[in-house]
Amino acid sequence: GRRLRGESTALTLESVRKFLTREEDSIVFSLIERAKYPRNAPAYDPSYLGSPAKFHGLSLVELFVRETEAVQAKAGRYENPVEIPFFPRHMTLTLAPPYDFPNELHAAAAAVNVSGTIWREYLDGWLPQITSQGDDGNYAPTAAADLVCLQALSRRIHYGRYVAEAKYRDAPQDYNTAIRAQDRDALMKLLTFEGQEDAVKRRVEEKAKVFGQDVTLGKRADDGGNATDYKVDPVVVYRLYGDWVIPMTKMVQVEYLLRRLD
Ligand SMILES: O=C(O)C(=O)C[C@]1(C(=O)O)C=C[C@@H](O)C=C1
Repeated sequence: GRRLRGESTALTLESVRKFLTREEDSIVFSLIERAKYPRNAPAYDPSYLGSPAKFHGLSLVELFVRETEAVQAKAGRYENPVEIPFFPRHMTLTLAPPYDFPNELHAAAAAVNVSGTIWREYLDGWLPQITSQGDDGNYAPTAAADLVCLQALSRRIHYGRYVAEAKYRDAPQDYNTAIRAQDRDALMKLLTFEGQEDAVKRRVEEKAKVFGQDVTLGKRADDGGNATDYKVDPVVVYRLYGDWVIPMTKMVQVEYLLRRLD
């Protein structure tokens, strides 16, 4: 059903998992779009833009993300607490009239932020696995594609705050002891569902196959094939989730819960 303005959504494990599942589509699509371009190393090299004094030693991607976020902030994107910018210090005030977004997070815990880690590990660790070697000069579309990837990954990972809130509301007494003891390991155990993680990993691998195949008329859509037949390697997407996206989402949940009684 459609939510009315300001009406609180019922934050349940089912509703937060539905959100995470939909975000999988955005993440897989964004990776496919980025993989359209080769690595394009100059976009990440601060010396590409020349004089450090002129652009404060920024790479093209940093400049692109910073300036685009400023425009999106003006248009109101970051008024919704689901969205977190990578360059908050460069935000100007929004020009859009206010909208009463539901505020379901516990105030003291809502500020959990791992944007710096997401930025670094996406660019240095995952990007080389998603793209082919090479340079085709399309640096601005490359930066634009990176921004969409980064935003989708950040939204998904930081949604761990909502997942943690839903779990806490479900069973506060189970979590309170671990929170009072500030026991990270116990919290990690409480919030982990291994079967669910396995299902998520297998589903994103499948989505990479379904979304990333060439569609040919008169042929069965999925007749096997190997990694090179797909626009982004489904095995890399499986590992991206298993080795990084899920662990980061869990880290956000732990950090959120540690502050849940503040
Ligand atoms: O679905 C959950 O319960 C979540 O906390 C999300 C998630 C994930 O990142 O996909 C993280 C931890 C759980 O072990 C399972 C899945």
